[in-house]
Amino acid sequence: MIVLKNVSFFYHTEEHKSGVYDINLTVPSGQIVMLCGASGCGKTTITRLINGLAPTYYQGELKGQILINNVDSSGITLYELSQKVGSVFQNPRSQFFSIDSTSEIAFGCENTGIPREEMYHRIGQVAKDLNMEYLLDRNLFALSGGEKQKIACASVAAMQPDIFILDEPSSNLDLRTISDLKEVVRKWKAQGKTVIVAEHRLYYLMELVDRIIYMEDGKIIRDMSTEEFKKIDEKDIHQMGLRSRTAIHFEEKEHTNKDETFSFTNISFSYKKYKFLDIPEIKIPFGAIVGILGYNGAGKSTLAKSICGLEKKTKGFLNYKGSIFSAKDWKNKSYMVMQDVNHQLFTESVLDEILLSMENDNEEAKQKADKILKDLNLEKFYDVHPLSLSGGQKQRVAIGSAIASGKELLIFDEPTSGLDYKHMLGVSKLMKNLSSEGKTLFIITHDPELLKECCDYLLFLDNGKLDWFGGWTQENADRVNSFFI
Ligand SMILES: Nc1ncnc2c1ncn2[C@@H]1O[C@H](COP(=O)(O)OP(=O)(O)OP(=O)(O)O)[C@@H](O)[C@H]1O
Ligand SMILES: Nc1ncnc2c1ncn2[C@@H]1O[C@H](COP(=O)(O)OP(=O)(O)OP(=O)(O)O)[C@@H](O)[C@H]1O
Repeated sequence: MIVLKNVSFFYHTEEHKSGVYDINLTVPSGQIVMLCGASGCGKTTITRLINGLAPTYYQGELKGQILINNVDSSGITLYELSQKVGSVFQNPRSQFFSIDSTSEIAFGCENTGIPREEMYHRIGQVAKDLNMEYLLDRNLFALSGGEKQKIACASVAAMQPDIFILDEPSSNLDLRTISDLKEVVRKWKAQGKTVIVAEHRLYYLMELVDRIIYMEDGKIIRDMSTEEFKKIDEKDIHQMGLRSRTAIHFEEKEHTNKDETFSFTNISFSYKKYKFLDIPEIKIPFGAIVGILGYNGAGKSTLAKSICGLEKKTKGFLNYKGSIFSAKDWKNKSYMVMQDVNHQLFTESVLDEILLSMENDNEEAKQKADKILKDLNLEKFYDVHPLSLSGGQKQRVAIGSAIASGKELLIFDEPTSGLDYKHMLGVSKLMKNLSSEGKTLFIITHDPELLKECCDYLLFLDNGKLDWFGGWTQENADRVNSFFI
């Protein structure tokens, strides 16, 4: 059982007072609870209070009492707590201790003294449950975002704790893997485990959750049974900042003609000796918003990094407005917002972060930065340190830098993975504005709502190869439907 009694927690930051307030929450053993609410409402903070990372690792002022299985968590060490509570973080990379995937899955078991034979048995079982046997014995640094997320889920599953804390576990996963994850949660439920999931994606767990906690501005606003939650009107769900509770359906769309094209030819890239990316030609209309789709590990991020010059060994040509550029010059044309935005936040304040990607920081640049931050709903964070923001807020800062860069080809790797409905719409609107200004956008996404809102072309990658490219014809809409279901 988990009990939070009159709990308030404020992060120790000089710039802004943030955290959660007056939290009273009792979760009986065996319940599956979903925490939801807009970006920055405090979901992650609640998970950190339960797994003890706040205030042990994330320092701040804690009031009230937290009981885990009737023991006051302030009286036990993080190590003791971690044997009862297993966590998958929003950013899987931040929880890795090992270099290879199998050692990582074994790590928690080894730490709790589980016998070797039992440990190997568990590793085999979770790898099977999550359909990830092919990811065993791999270098963790050479895995895709979704593959890392799978390892993080597997390592917690192997520990078999009483309580599972999952912070947006599905955000980098393809639908096939999400459905594997759902089955794993179903298994935990049958075993009587307690599961707390903070999520923006609601639909995949709807049939498993017992209770839904809705938060706003650091407070619990509603505590509902799943039945009550299902009765809320879809319009109100979006008003609350939440994503759809049902799967999205795609249809044929009339095509806005974007006839003039540019093209990439003979793109190739190898990891070690193995030729991974191999795309003979893609012709892209200027101003297109291209959704890049594919299963976890298909090569989406690799293609994106190649296009923006981050993979130096990429070969190929860009035929752009009458000139031909070889791969080493592509970086002058393109800017990428990475999947893990922590890699590209460098400065001390949100405003500086935006100014950093502009050519100068004169008054005109400042006004432009001001507008970008307002458009992204970040104006109250001007002077805040980017790394002290919530996941979704950081993501928006990085998008702001891309806009500020003024480059013509903009690449976004999962720009809405941690975002609520309202901010997803905000990002979509920005994408459309950028396209109407003549920028061409590539958006790697596992987010069906974003895809439907703003992408007008689709590029499907499979194992490093271009499977298909095109607009929203009936055939392509059907292909996307079968990919997302
Ligand atoms: N390490 C930190 N230091 C200071 N403030 C923080 C830190 N992490 C989060 N916050 C602040 O606490 C508040 C709640 O953030 P939290 O990460 O719990 O939200 P969330 O609901 O999980 O958001 P998201 O859906 O965007 O991940 C936000 O205002 C955020 O800026
Ligand atoms: N540094 C590396 N060395 C070797 N192989 C790598 C490296 N980085 C990625 N890979 C492999 O290349 C393949 C493509 O990875 P990539 O990150 O491009 O996939 P993705 O389509 O973006 O996946 P996701 O949806 O999970 O983010 C994966 O199988 C991955 O394991």
